[in-house]
Amino acid sequence: MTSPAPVTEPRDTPRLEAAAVPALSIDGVSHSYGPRRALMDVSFNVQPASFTALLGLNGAGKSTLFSLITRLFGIQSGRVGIFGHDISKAPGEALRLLGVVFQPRTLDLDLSLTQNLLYHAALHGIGRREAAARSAELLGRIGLSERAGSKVRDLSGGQMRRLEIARALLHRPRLLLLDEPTVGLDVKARADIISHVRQLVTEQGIGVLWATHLFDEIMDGDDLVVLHQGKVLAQGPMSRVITEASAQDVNTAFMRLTGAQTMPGGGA
Ligand SMILES: Nc1ncnc2c1ncn2[C@@H]1O[C@H](COP(=O)(O)OP(=O)(O)OP(=O)(O)O)[C@@H](O)[C@H]1O
Repeated sequence: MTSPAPVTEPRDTPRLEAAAVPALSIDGVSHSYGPRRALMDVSFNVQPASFTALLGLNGAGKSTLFSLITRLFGIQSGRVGIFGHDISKAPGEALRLLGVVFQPRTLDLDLSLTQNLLYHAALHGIGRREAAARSAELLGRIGLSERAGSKVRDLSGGQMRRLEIARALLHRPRLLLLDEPTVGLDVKARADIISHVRQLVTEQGIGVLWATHLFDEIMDGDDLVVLHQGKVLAQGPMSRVITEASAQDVNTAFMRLTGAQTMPGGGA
């Protein structure tokens, strides 16, 4: 009996090639509001299957950067790419791969959880049957299946955030942006959200950019971008950023890099 021919996996090659393309590339991006310069020559990458924390005080420029990546604002200078697609030249391809959770809540409080998801799916051109299946699956994953028909108004803050994350995943993006998603949540809800998003990275290979001013949301193994007054002061694996700042922890590294005395909102 002849031994079976080795199984070749043609899909391996594109997967490896895809891994070489950053999920997000920010290249020399600057932005001004009239005379006020909000971002100055900002460059960094987010890799697929990585958790990158964008750490900065209020006013650092995090929301401005998110507005540029999501095309709420036009790019004044520099380039933004999502899996190699330039968002100015190929916005359709780029935005198809992007999911976003903005800082302000954007759910319709008077619709049910399912209705919120179906409405969003329709905006992405997902057919009704497929949308219903994906919504049910995502509600299960965030532990809210039993609340599917409830009005969003009756959810807790943490449940609303989980629903917003589910909504951002409906069109199966490969890059997820979250702008300070735990603001205003209690300790348990914060922990749930963080662990859910970290699972998306490890189990589904999603690249995550997580804007925060809270040190305790960053872990060993994360990539870190320190943004201060519109400039990137440091970037790389968290351990390297700490070592290069001659610090013992991320808190001290941040203070040394920025000259800040304290981090508001429980960051320090
Ligand atoms: N619409 C605007 N018009 C003028 N200046 C703005 C506008 N939006 C933001 N800025 C300024 O740009 C800078 C960056 O603000 P941005 O909101 O991006 O920072 P942030 O890091 O997201 O902070 P926060 O978490 O407080 O929103 C700040 O100096 C801010 O005052």
